[in-house]
Amino acid sequence: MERDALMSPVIDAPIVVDSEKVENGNSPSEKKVIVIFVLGGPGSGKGTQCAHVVQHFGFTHLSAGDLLRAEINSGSENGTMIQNMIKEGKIVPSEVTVKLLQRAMKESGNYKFLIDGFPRNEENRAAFEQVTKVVPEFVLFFDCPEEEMERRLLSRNQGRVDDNIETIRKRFKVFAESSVPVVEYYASKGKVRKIDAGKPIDLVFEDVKEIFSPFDADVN
Ligand SMILES: Nc1ncnc2c1ncn2[C@@H]1O[C@H](COP(=O)(O)OP(=O)(O)OP(=O)(O)O)[C@@H](O)[C@H]1O
Ligand SMILES: Nc1ccn([C@H]2C[C@H](O)[C@@H](COP(=O)(O)O)O2)c(=O)n1
Repeated sequence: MERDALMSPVIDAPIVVDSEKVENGNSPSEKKVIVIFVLGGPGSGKGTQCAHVVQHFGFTHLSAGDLLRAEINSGSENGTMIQNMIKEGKIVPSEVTVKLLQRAMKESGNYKFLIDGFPRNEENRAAFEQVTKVVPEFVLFFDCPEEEMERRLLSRNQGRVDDNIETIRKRFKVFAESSVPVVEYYASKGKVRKIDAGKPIDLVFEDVKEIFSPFDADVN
């Protein structure tokens, strides 16, 4: 994507949830939009834990990867480009991903979002902020050893085109080179909540639950 494309909003209209403008700031008639970015290496358990958070805390889970796969399956004009990039473990241009996220946020009718697998690089981060004007509450970061992530991905068995050893190695490289700097950016702002994701699912969720406890009374 050309650098200039980031200088103008990817989408002109502000995010609307329940026909109201969505910004981090709120007026008496608006609910403050709460966005939590969920990051971690491929196979670290982001999707698994997000499903639990949805059940317990009333968030809407938006997986950037799932939205991109749905876009491929919808027969969209971008489908082939997205499919090729996913097969290569590359990151799809932010213009596409932010648009899908913004539409899903509008359609959800909710105001609390777990945005999973995003922002994957600096371009994702800057585009989301520029378009939505939403700043995340925090980043939930799943820290998991690479050997464990590789084991999990190779036995995931969901027919994903990128769950093969060749693409997995590329995804690990892209994660280290492009996504870790985003985690570091938010860490420098004191916004990262790091989880030891190498443990069994229920033990990981014990730690996740503690982080979400401030939202306990806020189930919609
Ligand atoms: N704590 C865990 N221990 C063992 N297996 C797990 C754990 N968490 C998730 N898994 C399994 O590992 C696989 C990958 O998990 P999941 O899809 O949640 O990861 P992810 O981080 O969302 O991956 P991706 O970024 O590739 O979408 C799944 O088969 C899931 O059931
Ligand atoms: N922000 C994103 C998120 C995902 N993708 C592409 C590239 C990933 O390898 C693939 C699968 O994502 P996952 O389901 O593992 O989160 O989707 C992207 O380009 N940009």
